[in-house]
Amino acid sequence: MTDLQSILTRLSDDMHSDGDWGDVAAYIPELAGVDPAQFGIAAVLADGTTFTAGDTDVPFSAQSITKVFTLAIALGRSGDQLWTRVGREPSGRAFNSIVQLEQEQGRPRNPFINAGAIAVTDEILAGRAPRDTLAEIVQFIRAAADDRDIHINDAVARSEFAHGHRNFALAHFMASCGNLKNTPERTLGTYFHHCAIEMSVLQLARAGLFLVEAAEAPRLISAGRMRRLNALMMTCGHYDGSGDFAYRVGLPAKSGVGGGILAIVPGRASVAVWSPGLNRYGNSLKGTEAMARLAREMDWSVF
Ligand SMILES: NC(=O)CC[C@H](N)C(=O)O
Repeated sequence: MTDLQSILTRLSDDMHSDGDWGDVAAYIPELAGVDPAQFGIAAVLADGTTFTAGDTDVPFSAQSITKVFTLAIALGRSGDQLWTRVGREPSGRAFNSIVQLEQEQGRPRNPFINAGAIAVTDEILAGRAPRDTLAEIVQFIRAAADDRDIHINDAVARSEFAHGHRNFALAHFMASCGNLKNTPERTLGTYFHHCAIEMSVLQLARAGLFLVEAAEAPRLISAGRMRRLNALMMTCGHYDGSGDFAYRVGLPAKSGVGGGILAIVPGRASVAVWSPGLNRYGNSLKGTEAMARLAREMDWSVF
């Protein structure tokens, strides 16, 4: 496995020497100032052996990657009942698209587009205080990563709350269709806060181990649920770029507009990459490129 270390080091060197970093997500003002010229990657094998390269200790905004953890919690609490509120099909549209939600009467296509993730957050929030719900989400991620030093960046959450007009539009539309149990403010306040959880690539790769089905990996959910979460990551984890990511990388993965990507190599490893500049789908430009090269060089694919 020294191979893996030399591949990661070479990838990081190549990424740092190429000048096209993409654009950071400016629609969340607090993220607009992040320097795009950063790249880090971490791979954790099922037995915990860790390999890293680049900017591996810098905490970044996990954003939509947290939707994997909230979905795991929601399925644990509500089981298949959740699917009455959210679908399981790729959307073929931008992560924050409004038009499809109206066409489909307020039932979001899948749990990883914004509307679907807002419904998932609303589901785990029902009957509880936002503070308790957020504590459970942070606790779940800390347990998965075996690391207590994982926190919410309150300034990022507040910045998104103040400017999240599209997400408010989605939440209000779902409310008008009877698909929201809490007020839009309460659900979105919780959603923006869990999106604002920060992790380094090393912490994120460790947190992803709960999705690697292997005897040595930590067990937080059943094997059946792991497979289903992986299936959804493969089909919906990169929004309207999911097909392209599956074609180029061939691994279940979830992206976030903070520039992170978490990818799972079933039975073998959890890999996290971070570079804040995004491509036209809102997924990390260099992160996607690095994952494609890593998967090719390691011969990692589910196909
Ligand atoms: N793709 C993302 O990471 C989007 C998450 C972000 N909090 C939003 O709702 O817009």
